[in-house]
Formats: sequence, structure tokens, C-alpha cells
Amino acid sequence: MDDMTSLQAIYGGTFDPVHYGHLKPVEILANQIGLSKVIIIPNNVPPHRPQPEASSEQRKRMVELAIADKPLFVLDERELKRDTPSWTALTLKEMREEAGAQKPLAFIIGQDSLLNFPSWHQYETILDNAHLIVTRRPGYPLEMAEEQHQRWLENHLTWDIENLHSQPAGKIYLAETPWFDISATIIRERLEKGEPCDDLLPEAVLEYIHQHGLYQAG
Ligand SMILES: Nc1ncnc2c1ncn2[C@@H]1O[C@H](COP(=O)(O)OP(=O)(O)OP(=O)(O)O)[C@@H](O)[C@H]1O
Ligand SMILES: O=C(O)c1ccc[n+]([C@@H]2O[C@H](COP(=O)([O-])O)[C@@H](O)[C@H]2O)c1
Repeated sequence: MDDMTSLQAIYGGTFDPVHYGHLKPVEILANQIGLSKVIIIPNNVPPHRPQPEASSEQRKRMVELAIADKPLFVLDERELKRDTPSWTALTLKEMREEAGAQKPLAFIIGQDSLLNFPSWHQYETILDNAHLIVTRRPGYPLEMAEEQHQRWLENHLTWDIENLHSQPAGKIYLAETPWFDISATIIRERLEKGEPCDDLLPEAVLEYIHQHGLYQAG
């Protein structure tokens, strides 16, 4: 169901490359909270990190391959079409305008992203336009480093998934998804050393990486 009142989830990332640490927690989350669709938005110019190793076109292609047999996910190319920094606040403002004031929207992030969320461009406006759903990731605390940011988190926290479905925006939900100890950094490092990565990302993505000579030494 994807009508004007069903919760619309959005998952942004650099995806250099996309891996099971991205896909599996979100698939499990979808079952836990009842999502029929997750919109994946690869960024073009990551706001808070150096430009990725793979090109935007290659990262997009890898996402397409990863989700080809997963009807839960759909790709949205809007950030790839902008040459300015891929600010989430801007993307969500645009998506809110398209969806109308009442539609529940949620942006999904991993636990590591929550920790630096207060440094994001116009971060307060993000909760005006969407909920935040946080998936677990090993190695990161669930508490904010600064007290004022912890207060901000607690002021927006909900443990009731009904709030995500009934309100258009403004809540933070710390999902109890399992840990997947996988990162794109580890995958790039392993590939550079010629080490196997079979359990870390979909086979079709790995084949694409090998065919295009991505993430190789030198
Ligand atoms: N293993 C994981 N578990 C939970 N969330 C994850 C995991 N890996 C990435 N994410 C989340 O996915 C989103 C996109 O992450 P990103 O594309 O930067 O992947 P990454 O593996 O962290 O990349 P890199 O190692 O290059 O920094 C972020 O919100 C991040 O928190
Ligand atoms: O808008 C920002 O300032 C901002 C800062 C850091 C990250 N983001 C977005 O958060 C998502 C995850 O980021 P990353 O770097 O972990 O791939 C991705 O969609 C980024 O564009 C957004």
C-alpha cells in the first residue's frame, strides 16, 4: 500500500559500494515496522566526506544491481542530478513538497550517522519534514556526545511505531535491528588486497566491481 497516508521510507547513502550492511537491516526494519517500499537515494556530492572512489554512475548501477530482485527497494536519482552538495535537508524539503503536508515520511540512517547528525546542514529542519529511523550498527554508542544533542534526541524519541505511521514527521525511532559488522571501507580495503568479499555484498555487485576494475590497488 502506498497511499497518501502510508509511511514512506527513504534511505540515503554514498553506497561506495552498496553492501549487506545497508540492505539487511533495512529489510528487517521493513518487516518490523511495516514498510512496503523504501526509496534509495544515492548521493552525488557527499556533504561530509571526500568524493567516493566509484563514480556516481557506477554507484547508482551497483545499487540497481543490488535491488534488482528486491521489490522492497526503489531507486530515486534526484540527488544524482544535482551538482551541489547532496544535503539531506534539501532533498527532504523537496520530497515533503511533493508528498503534501500530511504524508508520513521517514529518513533511515545507521547509528553512526545519528552521532554526527547535529552537524548536518540545517539538521533541525530535517525533523520538520520527516521522522528519523535509526538502525543499529556495531561499534557506535546510542548516546550523543554532547548533552544538548542528547536532550534534542530525547525530546524527539518515540518507542511507539504507531507514531511513525500516524504523524507526518518529527519523531526519532531507534530500531532494534540486528548488527551487521560490514562497511564499504572494509570492502574497499579487502578488494584492494585481493581478499574475498562474498558474504559482504550481493554477488551481482561484486561481479560489476570485478568487471569494471573498481577498488583495485594502484
Ligand atoms: N553495517 C551497517 N549497519 C547499519 N547501518 C549501516 C551500515 N553500513 C552503513 N550503514 C548506514 O547506511 C547509510 C549509508 O552509509 P554509507 O554509504 O556511508 O556506508 P558505509 O559502509 O558507512 O561507507 P564508508 O565505509 O565508505 O564510510 C548511513 O546511514 C550508514 O549509517
Ligand atoms: O545533509 C547533510 O549535511 C549530510 C551530512 C552527512 C550525510 N548526509 C546524508 O546521509 C546519508 C548517509 O551518509 P554517508 O556519508 O554515511 O553515506 C547520505 O544520504 C548523505 O548524503 C547528509
